[in-house]
Amino acid sequence: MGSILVTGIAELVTNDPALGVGRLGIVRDAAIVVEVGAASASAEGPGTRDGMPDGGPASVGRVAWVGLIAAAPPADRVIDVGGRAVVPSFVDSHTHLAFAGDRAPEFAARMAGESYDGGGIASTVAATRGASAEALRARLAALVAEAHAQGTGTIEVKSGYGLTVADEVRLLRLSREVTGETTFLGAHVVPPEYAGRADDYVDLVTGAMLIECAPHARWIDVFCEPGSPHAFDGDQARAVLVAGRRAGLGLRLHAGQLGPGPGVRLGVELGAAAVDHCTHLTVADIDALTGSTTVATLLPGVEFSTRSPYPDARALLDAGVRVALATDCNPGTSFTSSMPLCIALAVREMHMTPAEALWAATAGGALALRRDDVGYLGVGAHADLTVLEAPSHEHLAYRPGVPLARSMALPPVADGARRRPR
Ligand SMILES: N=CN[C@@H](CCC(=O)O)C(=O)O
Ligand SMILES: [Zn+2]
Repeated sequence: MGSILVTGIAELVTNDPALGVGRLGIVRDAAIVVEVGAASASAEGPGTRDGMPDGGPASVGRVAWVGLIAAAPPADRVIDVGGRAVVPSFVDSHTHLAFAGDRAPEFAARMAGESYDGGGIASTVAATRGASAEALRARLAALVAEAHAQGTGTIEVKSGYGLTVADEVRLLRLSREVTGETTFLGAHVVPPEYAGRADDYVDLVTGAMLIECAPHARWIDVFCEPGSPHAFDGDQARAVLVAGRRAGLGLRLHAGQLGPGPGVRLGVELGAAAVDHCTHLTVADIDALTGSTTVATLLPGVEFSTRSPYPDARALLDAGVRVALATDCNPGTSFTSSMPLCIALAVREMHMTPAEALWAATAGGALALRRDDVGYLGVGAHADLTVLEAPSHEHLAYRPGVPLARSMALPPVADGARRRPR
């Protein structure tokens, strides 16, 4: 083991109120010490931690000390970030990165007035089924690297563009190569070969497909949207989630994307880790979420790219609901891997404060994945540091579209003479 002292931090967001000011636990003129393994420290692009896929592309190492520069202990190596802000790396708890092709013409048609109902998913399913494993792996790796370059340290990846037993297993196996946070989404839409036989397809998803997919997944998800001709109603969603739970998977849902429905309350009732989208919420939905352990994950890239009304984040936050932000990176409704964009949209369009939005994109995402080792920078946390080309976190929303955030690559360190900060 060796240690790295990161110094020159104008503003350190720890997300630990015991370490600093406010809910973000802000420490100004801060330093942080990271303990890293001698051979394993640097991680650019897709990678693993300690040889095992963990939450995605982040660095290895653990936070060992946090405090004021003036009180910093010696370390084997010193990195001075020169007056920049450092925040916990983003936790992107909702993506669909395992796919082939794109749907740019569908996006252009929407911008010209067409609406989204999930029907375009079938074209991505066809492209994905026809793609080689090498092509899918390369696309997945490129998207994970793209996210990592913009400050994402932990990433969830769903299947859902295969929709046969073999294709779903293939997507989950490939996703497992880049993250441990994999989600079985066989119940994304009813595939064309099951048109008019949705219940038969649910039998497949909850039967043979689940048996084959569960070993490669941590979570199960379902697109619960009774108003869509392509997705699943409340009874079908319940069947999928109950079967997934029985197979040992954690639960999450796509709910309330296109209209109000039973998904949010179903998720709370079944103890889902997260209900995602929440674009259309009823008072009963918010009441159910309040005081529950289910996180409401908001995906403003979807509203941006489908020109839809944004979710009522203020109603959720003011009711005390735990809120996460994620990209939902996918070729249909949100082809962005940028958590900073989602933060900027949340602040500008959903009336979240910059602090609320950053918390939701880090600690909120960790809660949505039921992780207690990422999304904060206290002692013992993974050393997933994101450096901002700015002196404070407010700049993430204040300077939209500017590439301010980058994941910090920690160099390998051999144990040696301890050095004092310069
Ligand atoms: N709504 C369901 N699934 C994705 C969209 C998938 C697609 O359109 O390809 C979503 O989260 O928005
Ligand atoms: Zn999604």
